[in-house]
Amino acid sequence: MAAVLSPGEAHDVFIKWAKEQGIEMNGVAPATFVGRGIGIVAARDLKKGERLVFVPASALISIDSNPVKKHNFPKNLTIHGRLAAYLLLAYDDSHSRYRPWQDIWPSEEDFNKIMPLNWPQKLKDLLPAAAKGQLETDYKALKPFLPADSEKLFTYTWLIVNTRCFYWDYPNLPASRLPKKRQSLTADDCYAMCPFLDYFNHADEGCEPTHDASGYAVTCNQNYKAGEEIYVSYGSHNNDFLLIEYGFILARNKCDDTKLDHLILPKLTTTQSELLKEDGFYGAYTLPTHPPPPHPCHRTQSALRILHLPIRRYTAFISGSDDGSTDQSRINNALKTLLAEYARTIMEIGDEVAELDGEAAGVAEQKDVLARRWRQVREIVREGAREVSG
Ligand SMILES: C[S@@+](CC[C@H](N)C(=O)[O-])C[C@H]1O[C@@H](n2cnc3c(N)ncnc32)[C@H](O)[C@@H]1O
Repeated sequence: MAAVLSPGEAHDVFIKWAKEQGIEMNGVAPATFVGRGIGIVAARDLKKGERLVFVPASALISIDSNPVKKHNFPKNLTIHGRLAAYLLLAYDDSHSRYRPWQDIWPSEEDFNKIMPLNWPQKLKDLLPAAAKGQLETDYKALKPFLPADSEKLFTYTWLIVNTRCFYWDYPNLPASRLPKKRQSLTADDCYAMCPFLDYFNHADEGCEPTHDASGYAVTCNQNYKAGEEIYVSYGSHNNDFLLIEYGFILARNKCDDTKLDHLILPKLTTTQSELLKEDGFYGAYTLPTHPPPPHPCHRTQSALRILHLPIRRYTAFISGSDDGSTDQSRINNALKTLLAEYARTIMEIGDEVAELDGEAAGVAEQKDVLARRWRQVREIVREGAREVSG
């Protein structure tokens, strides 16, 4: 898709500021792309292996940055929440160090449109996957540190953090200064906002940002012609995750799948559920997309076996003493029935989405992305059913 170069004055100001922070840009520039906001474009022909961007650790916003630390938010609160609270408190400060960066972020109106968290309830109820509810928990915990009635602004800054953070496990800090002991850091503790890097849009195959104590770097994953968009990969995410967390879906996503938990879990007896839990196979039943051709994951195979075979056949399968081939056609038939049930539900949901109107339907983009997502799920289920039918 064609890029519109020079996205505007605020971006020129930001680029000047970014260079002053020591951020290096090599042959890349921000540009506007229809449907994706700002992204990064190749400003000249680029070769695989060239370093495109370097962002020094000192330019990041993390919970180790002085302007964040000075608020003394309790350390037991999430990093996501603390960063959002910091952004909120700095929001109206025209002298904030990060002002030129803040000025190029999407607006609240942008988020109201694209982020399912802000959609009308009826549309949210029809999403294939639910959001985790972390925003409410974070707001409740940080409310004592914020001005009265800041929930709306906190929602905005929380979404800014959600959509613009990168994995940062504090390689620049000695263990004694880590937010927790380095060995106990979880992915949720490892968030930092990274200027300029947050211009990159996501693709299922893109440049992989790398980091060390000095900062973040993006290296060219392939040759590009001048004018082509350059993506990074935010991770191996399916489209349900991308929609909930980032407000978009990819037309083609090699990491896409659909979950079958809502079909399988209610069919299990208490004993079967307990056994699956003991064996580590309870839930997360996935039907992946192509390539490779869709097939249920090993967890789904295991759950179907406990549902439809004598228990010893299930045990033999999960212990690896039986490769499952003897029972495969019976399991395929069970899956076919399950997918037919899902296909009927998808049709009903598709009709419900199509019939939504007025306030319940939100703005056109919201209903459109929801309808597109359900069409994708329908295709994954159709492919899965075709495959098990042979
Ligand atoms: C890190 S920001 C990328 C820069 C952003 N496009 C902007 O205008 O500032 C992540 C956000 O960009 C958008 N985005 C990223 N990749 C996209 C894609 N492949 N298609 C559509 N939107 C995308 C989503 O709104 C997402 O929440």
